[in-house]
Amino acid sequence: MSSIKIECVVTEKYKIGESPVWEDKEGVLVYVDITGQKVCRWNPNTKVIQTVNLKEPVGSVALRKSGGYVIATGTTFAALNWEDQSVTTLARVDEDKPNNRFNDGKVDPEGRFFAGTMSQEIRPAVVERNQGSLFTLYPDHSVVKHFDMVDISNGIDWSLDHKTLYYIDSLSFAVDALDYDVKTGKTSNRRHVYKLQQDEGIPDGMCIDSEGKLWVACYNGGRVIRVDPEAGKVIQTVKLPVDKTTSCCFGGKDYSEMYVTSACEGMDEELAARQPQSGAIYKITGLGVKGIPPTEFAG
Ligand SMILES: O=C(O)[C@H](O)[C@@H](O)[C@H](O)[C@H](O)CO
Ligand SMILES: [Zn+2]
Repeated sequence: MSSIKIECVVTEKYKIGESPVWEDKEGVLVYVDITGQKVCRWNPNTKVIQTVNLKEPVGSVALRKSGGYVIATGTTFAALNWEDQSVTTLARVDEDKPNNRFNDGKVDPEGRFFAGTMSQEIRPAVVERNQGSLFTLYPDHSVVKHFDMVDISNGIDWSLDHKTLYYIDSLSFAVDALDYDVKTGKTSNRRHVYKLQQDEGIPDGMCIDSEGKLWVACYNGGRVIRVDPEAGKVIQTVKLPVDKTTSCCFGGKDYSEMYVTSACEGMDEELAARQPQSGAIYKITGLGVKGIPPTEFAG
């Protein structure tokens, strides 16, 4: 544990850096700047950042088997063609809620894209409550709503046996589990598995490691925590130099490195002066645990 190293690798100041995903084929980290309305790719070898600017906020990005990416932007599930930067709508949600937008998302083990919505933030972590829902985009581009009454739909991942979906609604300050039927993509039996302590901040993005433990980025907590979902306990805390840590994923060689995104939107001047690297992306090495490769959207 003493060999943990934290480096600021992308020094850009994203408004809300989020949804990091490692694309092994290209050797790049793909991520979004939600309110900056961008999808970006960073190559750790060349240090080059490529950016596609969008017309609406973009909550999440995921890999797509047929090439390019699938994104959750505004209230639209869309395909992003990286070569010509074109965006093609696949499906729409929350059409009765003009103030909503998509937030975090991830592809399930069978290639379905899950993403949730929220009401646009009045300021960080302040929203009209209960406006969000969790949705799935199936490979045939049909959409299913799992549940509503969500405040800020956030981190998602699946247990290694694919029988459990882990889910975060940030303002519940908890990590939830749901029974998952990987054959149909249906969820049931939602319950809390971990309730955050006050100093841990607000649970945001999340990923699972190859030992079945959850890594949760804590917004306003300046840390990632490793949660044992069976024991309902935090088993490791890694603090970062910025408070507004938003999400995390494993990547790099054999998925042995962790990437952590952060935000700078809505910071007061005092915090902005004290943590000028807010909005940057960090790399953590020496954790002694690996991640698992992300699944590609099958549609
Ligand atoms: O990135 C997200 O998930 C939200 O869009 C952000 O605005 C913050 O992270 C959130 O307020 C903290 O829960
Ligand atoms: Zn988030």
